[in-house]
Amino acid sequence: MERVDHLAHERNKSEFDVDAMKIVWAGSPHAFELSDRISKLVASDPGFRKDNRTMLSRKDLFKNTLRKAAYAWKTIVDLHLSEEEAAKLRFYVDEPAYTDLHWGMFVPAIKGQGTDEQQQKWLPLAYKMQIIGCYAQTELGHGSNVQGLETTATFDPQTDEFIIHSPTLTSSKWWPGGLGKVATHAIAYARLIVGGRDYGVNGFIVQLRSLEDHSPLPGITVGDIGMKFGNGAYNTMDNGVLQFDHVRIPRDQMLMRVSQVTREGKYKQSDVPRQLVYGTMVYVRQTIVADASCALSRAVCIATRYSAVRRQFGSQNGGPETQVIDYKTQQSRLFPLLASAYAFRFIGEWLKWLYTDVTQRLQANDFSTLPEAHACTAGLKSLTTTATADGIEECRKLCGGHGYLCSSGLPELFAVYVPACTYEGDNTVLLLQVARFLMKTVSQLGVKKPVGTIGYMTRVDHLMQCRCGVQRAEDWLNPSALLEAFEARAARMSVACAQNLSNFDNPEEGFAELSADLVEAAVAHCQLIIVSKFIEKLQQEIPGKGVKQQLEVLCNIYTLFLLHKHQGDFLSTGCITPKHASLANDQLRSLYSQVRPNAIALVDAFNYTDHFLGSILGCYDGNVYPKLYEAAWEDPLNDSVVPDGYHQYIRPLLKQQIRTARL
Ligand SMILES: Cc1cc2nc3c(=O)[nH]c(=O)nc-3n(C[C@H](O)[C@H](O)[C@H](O)COP(=O)(O)OP(=O)(O)OC[C@H]3O[C@@H](n4cnc5c(N)ncnc54)[C@H](O)[C@@H]3O)c2cc1C
Repeated sequence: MERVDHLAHERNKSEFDVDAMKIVWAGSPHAFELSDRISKLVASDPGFRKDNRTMLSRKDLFKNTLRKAAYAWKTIVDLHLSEEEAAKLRFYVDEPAYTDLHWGMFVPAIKGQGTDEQQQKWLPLAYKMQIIGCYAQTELGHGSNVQGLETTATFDPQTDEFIIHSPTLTSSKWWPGGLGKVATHAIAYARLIVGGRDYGVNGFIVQLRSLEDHSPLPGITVGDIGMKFGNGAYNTMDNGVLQFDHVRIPRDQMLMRVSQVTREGKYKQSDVPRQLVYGTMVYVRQTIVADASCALSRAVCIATRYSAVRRQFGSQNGGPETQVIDYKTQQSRLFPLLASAYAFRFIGEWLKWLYTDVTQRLQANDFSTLPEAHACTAGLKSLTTTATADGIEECRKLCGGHGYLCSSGLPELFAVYVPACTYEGDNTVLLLQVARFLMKTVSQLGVKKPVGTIGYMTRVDHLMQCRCGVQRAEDWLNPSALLEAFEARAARMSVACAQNLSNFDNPEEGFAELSADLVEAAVAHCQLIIVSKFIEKLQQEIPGKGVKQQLEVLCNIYTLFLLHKHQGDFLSTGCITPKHASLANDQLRSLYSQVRPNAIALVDAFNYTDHFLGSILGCYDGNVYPKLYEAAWEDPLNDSVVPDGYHQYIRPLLKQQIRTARL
């Protein structure tokens, strides 16, 4: 049967080269070819068919995940996929699984914190999946406060071993993904005790389960922590609990790149500074920011396509009703999210560059940019994941009632995504770290030159006084005007916090008291980073008819939307006047009209297969209603006309009603 494209008229309206935009979104022609090929491979292979996960019991759900992960591994081996292709395949299989932690945390931790010998020993085993690893840092009693971890690793010089022990209930490891049922090994974080002295928290490679029969090794108590938010969703993952009862491991299983314990029981700090672990953090957080752009773009793709399909009100002379995407309210909620998806994509791309830069500097023993890189990645992780979680929920509402159906794909996307605001650092705790960095920068102005993303502070005197020069709405399209407004806001908020802090005799007391304001200053700084990197991206040559123009529109929407949303900050710091705010809003409205004809093409540029989107509302051809109708009949409740339980629970009630009502 010929496939009818119900969104063809929308696609015909677009004013730019969609294929060229696909390459910009992917990052390069190579990245596009890779994503396109692997996503189609996954979509066309019945082995990767998406199950209706919300309908499965926890056990079946988990078993299915094991099957799919094994099938993915078999495909990778059979097709001799490269490391890059394998990572893409796992990405498009799109199911939270133990492999995420094995590849995403266990392997990078060994690479970042292991010595050369440790890497040579453990990485080949991990690469071939002869061992399966997890990352066991968080405990029942402590997550954010890593220095508060209680698990101990005590060196025994007699046997040249560490004794790993959980001294209390609250020291039980709690949350690590893959730990509950699958992992054979963990990188466990524990307090290093040598000669009775506590040297703080360090990582250790600990075997948990037998490689023969998978049973827990002596001294190991391990299991799953139970059902999590939402049916299906993240419940494919075996987040686990783990207790150690005096478990012995050889000394060389302490990750020793940064600090070592010698055979004689001497603790040694290596030449490599402690900040080296920041390199791994930058890597992991960069992948989280990339995931944010992916999750948000999926939700936006669904909401945009459905908004073009859905019609409500406004029929004239018996004609069709208005497409909901034409309502200004819909546009003012949807298009900033579309612009954010692109903004996060580009900031993710820039973070990839930053990681390479940091790695090269570390290799050359240059640690000067590390604090800035650490603050920047912490803040961007926080900002992008919060905006994405909120954005997915907004997309659900933008789809009206049908957005609440699991077949819209949005409830599951939200449930899977939302813990990103918590794992790899609670978002508020991360912003407080950024705020500390900002306060330190302000206190050292004139002594130490701010670099990189905080470089704007070198012009703090100007930024404290500058006046916005915007006179007409179009003036807000000038990147310099936008940048200066965001820089002035960020600088003024940081300086105000620093001044307020100086009123406290005890700086820590002051920091605690002002923490809510400090978080807002950190948000202003991080938003400036995203805005400035988007503007920088547009200063490059971007091929393809109309592509750059569309990206300029999106960049302006992203920036002016933030200005509108946070106009309280901009006004109270005196960076703009109410007149400027009103002109910015006028300009924003006009930009929405420019996006409208291109909206469908802009989400097509994400190049997501229907398989990956997993949403009837977001399907490429817009044929939503027949698909929704068909899907309803696949629900297990509809497998019989009279439901199970009818004779037990409904019939007796009805009988009673019939008797009393004398029907
Ligand atoms: C789905 C999921 C997967 C995970 N996977 C792993 C894993 O594989 N390995 C692993 O080790 N861990 C994992 N975790 C644990 C995760 O890293 C922690 O939950 C996270 O670091 C937050 O710590 P917490 O739970 O202790 O939160 P808490 O720190 O207890 O946060 C509770 C509240 O207190 C606030 N708060 C805390 N400290 C401060 C402060 N100083 N100032 C102001 N407010 C504060 C927070 O903002 C938050 O609102 C996972 C968690 C989830 C949800």
